[in-house]
Amino acid sequence: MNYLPIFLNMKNKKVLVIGGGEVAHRKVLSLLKFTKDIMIVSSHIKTELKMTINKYSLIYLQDNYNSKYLEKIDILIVAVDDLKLQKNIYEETKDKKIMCNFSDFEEYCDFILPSYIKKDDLVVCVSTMGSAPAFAKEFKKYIEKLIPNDIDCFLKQMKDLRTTLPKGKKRMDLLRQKAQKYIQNFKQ
Ligand SMILES: C[C@@]1(CC(=O)O)C2=NC(=C\c3[nH]c(c(CCC(=O)O)c3CC(=O)O)Cc3[nH]c(c(CC(=O)O)c3CCC(=O)O)/C=C3\N/C(=C\2)[C@@H](CCC(=O)O)[C@]3(C)CC(=O)O)/[C@H]1CCC(=O)O
Ligand SMILES: NC(=O)c1ccc[n+]([C@@H]2O[C@H](COP(=O)([O-])OP(=O)(O)OC[C@H]3O[C@@H](n4cnc5c(N)ncnc54)[C@H](O)[C@@H]3O)[C@@H](O)[C@H]2O)c1
Repeated sequence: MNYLPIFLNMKNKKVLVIGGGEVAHRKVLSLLKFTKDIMIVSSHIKTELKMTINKYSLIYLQDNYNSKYLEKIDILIVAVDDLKLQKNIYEETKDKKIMCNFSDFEEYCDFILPSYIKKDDLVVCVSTMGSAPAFAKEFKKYIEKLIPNDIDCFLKQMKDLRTTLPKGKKRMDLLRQKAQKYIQNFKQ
């Protein structure tokens, strides 16, 4: 598979998650760092997901999937344990302007979720293009240990310089040198 890693502006994007099990919960948690505009429709729901829904005041409708829920949404995550239903939903969405993710059918996905670390403005994503999710998760943990605790402070300093100094070669050189020096220091 060939997925382009891009960062999507989530402002005004409506997300619908169908399913209330472990996979739905994991994906809701992944989305929550970037948006709270998430609605969950599921016939049943696991306690852990229910707790997350309450904690973040998300919308939950206890219902079976129905195509009426596809109206006015931008992003769809299908995490039901019914492969035939996943196929039906794919048929219903493929000509709509909805970005879809299906938990069992990578070939139907417009996007897949990466394993990621988010520390303030630093986001590091790991993907294996669907080949080995378990490896993506473990490799993320490995990379996480390399990130220094003061990273947010360093990034704030860099942002301040970028926004106060005039644009141009001098600023670019300074920022590049600062980044190189910072990385050099934490490698030692
Ligand atoms: C990264 C992460 C993000 C997230 O979900 O938020 C994620 N899977 C995670 C964990 C994980 N998933 C699975 C295991 C068990 C071990 C194993 O199978 O490896 C573990 C490990 C565990 O749980 O410990 C099983 C699994 N996963 C998929 C299938 C279906 C299939 O392959 O057809 C099956 C088999 C179902 C079965 O056989 O029954 C499919 C997908 N999983 C993806 C993402 C996308 C590709 C990511 C990539 O680029 O590699 C993709 C294609 C679609 C998508 O979901 O978007 C998250 C780690 C979060 C973290 O960092 O903590
Ligand atoms: N993509 C991944 O990372 C990944 C990982 C593991 C498993 N999976 C696959 O994802 C699917 C879901 O896994 P899970 O562990 O969350 O399963 P689960 O059984 O815990 O949850 C399935 C959910 O779907 C809901 N559901 C079923 N039919 C429905 C319908 N008609 N309308 C609304 N809701 C309905 C159920 O109420 C339940 O909450 C499985 O098919 C599994 O093979 C994907």
